[in-house]
Amino acid sequence: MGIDAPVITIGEPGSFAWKVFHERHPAMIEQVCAATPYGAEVRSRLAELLCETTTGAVSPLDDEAPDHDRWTAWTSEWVGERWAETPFLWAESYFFRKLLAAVGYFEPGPWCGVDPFAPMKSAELRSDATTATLKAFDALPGLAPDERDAAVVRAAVWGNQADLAFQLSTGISGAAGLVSGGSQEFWSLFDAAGPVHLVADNSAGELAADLALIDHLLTTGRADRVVLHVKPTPYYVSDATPADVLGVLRHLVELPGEVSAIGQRVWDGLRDGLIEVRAHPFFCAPLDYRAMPDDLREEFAPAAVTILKGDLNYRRLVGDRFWPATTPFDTAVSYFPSPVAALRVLKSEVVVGLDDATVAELGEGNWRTSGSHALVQTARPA
Ligand SMILES: O=P(O)(O)OC[C@@]1(O)O[C@H](CO)[C@@H](O)[C@@H]1O
Repeated sequence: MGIDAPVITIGEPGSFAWKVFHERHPAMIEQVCAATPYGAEVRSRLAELLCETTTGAVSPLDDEAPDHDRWTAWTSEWVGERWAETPFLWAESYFFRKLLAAVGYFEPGPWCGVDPFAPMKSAELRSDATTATLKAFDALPGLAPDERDAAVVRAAVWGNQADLAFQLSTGISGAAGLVSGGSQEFWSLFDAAGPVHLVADNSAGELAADLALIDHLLTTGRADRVVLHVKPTPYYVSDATPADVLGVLRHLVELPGEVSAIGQRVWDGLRDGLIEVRAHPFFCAPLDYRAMPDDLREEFAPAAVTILKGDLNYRRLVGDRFWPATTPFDTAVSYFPSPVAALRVLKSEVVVGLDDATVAELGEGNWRTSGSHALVQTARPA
């Protein structure tokens, strides 16, 4: 595939990406300041960050965090340029890295290592909606094997609707349906047991559904080992970190019913080395997966399947560009070193792999960004 579709940038007033910076980020910063009693200095750094990213030029990092040099390499190309000219994927990721520095996450002091999004993730985990979703897992043991296969995939796909950054400006629309693929396509990718990698997205209900999928992969023998990849530091509000994996697991095992059994099996899987949690720095990189470093490529290469969850992973997988929606998915991901499955609710303008009839039926509405549609897409290495 020639990489010639236009890159999505944040400068076009009224565009989805522009609104993320001009509407979603101000609301998020207000929420962050309401959730933790940050003092005047932090609040003023956050205000400066908003001002810079909506009206100014890209400034370099001025912290001494352990990831400083890595980020300097990832950002040198854009420092000094106007934010409005920068690619959406790059800009949004750098915004979150700068937000962490602004709240004192990396410096000695009271806020060192304090996740500014933890209160939101915790509220989401304990919300009525998540509680109801987790209760629904009680039906799993009574289902026939194929229904159970379909149910865990459905939960993992639609769990991605619960994305806190997204809810800030959009709210959740109903689940209108899949625009591509489904449970059968997903399971057809698993022909022989082997290591399965799951690249997680959001914490709370989505991560609980992902843990249920991991449990199902192991208990049905589709996977002989699972590697769960999460973000090394807080990111995009609700993205899961290692601390969130532990928090969600502890929550699950304390609940009644099937989720407790799932939580306990995952707990045991972690203790016995059947499940491993990793947090490679590249999962917070402002780059797409074509640029993945060799060590990560070597980790994915022997995977029976790599499952990528969510909208951001999808943008990074296919490239954050205005692709024609009918661009074949397997062409877009032909560089990926293992069989790959994307499970994602559509929450940004990027989409590939649709057929002409679906594109015609969906028409011109806001189906790409409203969170009402989802997809399951799979491909094997070329
Ligand atoms: O990866 P996720 O959690 O599914 O979605 C991340 C997201 O909310 O962030 C971006 C805008 O903030 C959008 O691309 C997308 O909707």
